[in-house]
Amino acid sequence: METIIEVKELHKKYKKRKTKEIVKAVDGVSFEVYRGEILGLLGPNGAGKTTTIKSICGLLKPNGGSVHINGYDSDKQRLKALNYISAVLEGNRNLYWRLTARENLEYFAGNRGVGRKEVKQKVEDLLILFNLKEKENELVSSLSRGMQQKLAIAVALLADTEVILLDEPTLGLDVETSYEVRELLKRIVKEQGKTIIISTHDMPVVQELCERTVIINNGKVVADEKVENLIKLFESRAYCFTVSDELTQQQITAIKSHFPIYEISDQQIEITIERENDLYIMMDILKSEQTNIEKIDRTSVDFEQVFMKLIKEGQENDRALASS
Ligand SMILES: Nc1ncnc2c1ncn2[C@@H]1O[C@H](COP(=O)(O)OP(=O)(O)OP(=O)(O)O)[C@@H](O)[C@H]1O
Repeated sequence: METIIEVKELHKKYKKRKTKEIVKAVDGVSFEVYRGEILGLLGPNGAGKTTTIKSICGLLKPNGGSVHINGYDSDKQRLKALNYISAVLEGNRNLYWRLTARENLEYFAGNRGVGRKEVKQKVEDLLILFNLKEKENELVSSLSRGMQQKLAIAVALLADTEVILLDEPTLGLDVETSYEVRELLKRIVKEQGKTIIISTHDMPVVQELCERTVIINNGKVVADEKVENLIKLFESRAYCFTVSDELTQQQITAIKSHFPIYEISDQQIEITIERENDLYIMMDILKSEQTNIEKIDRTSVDFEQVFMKLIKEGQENDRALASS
């Protein structure tokens, strides 16, 4: 695996305008992106994803750390480094609303140095690839949100950069268009060998599209792993106890204090264990009030649950560190 982007010990602080409070938006984030992969950059609201993405594409200057793109330092060799990247940022579609879809593509192609002769063919290819041919002469302002999003991605492809950064590419899209965008992204990676970084809250997108994910919480990386491995890891740790009696308050308190990750509903208790011994601790808690255990199952998990659990674990670790 060849590294195309290396983010090392990135730090970015903001000063809140009103309160003058310092916010550590990104607090020592490091990860690598490999050539030809789709990497998911995830985290809850305010985790630091947009700040990370903006630092990678040169829109923000970090307070510390570095970003290397294909070996070029994005600060000291800015132009060379940024040559490898195009970005579609959330809420900023980089489009001219009073121009048509085709005019936007032609304008940006010229702007990004595509030769005159090539422009026609390139624009034509993208209109077909993105299923926008029928709408080529419509003003962007009259296109649906999904079509605008597709056009914004098409514009990002014009410069033919190796890396494309997409901030929330499926946000607000209907099911069908979201599916179309996902399929397109897969095709672009497969056929054009692009590297894509997606920042998203859309977990099915991650499960389906991303091979690997970097999860950020409170400005720190809490997981950097293949999606498939994370699901397997949590599946091997997730148990569901079915009991025939209602739990007492003491038992619930004991479960909460022993297991950072738990879910109690009716007569089912789901826990994630760290060590084999945790299973016996759980059985002891149940036996302490003669609760009858009907069965113990391994439970299957989807990526959404994995994500929630990782965030919860990260918060537990932060609390433990703060109180030690
Ligand atoms: N310009 C700014 N001034 C002050 N604080 C900021 C600024 N931009 C971001 N922040 C704060 O930095 C933290 C990280 O923000 P960031 O936008 O990077 O998170 P995010 O993970 O992209 O969140 P979301 O998913 O909600 O877009 C948050 O606490 C946010 O309030």
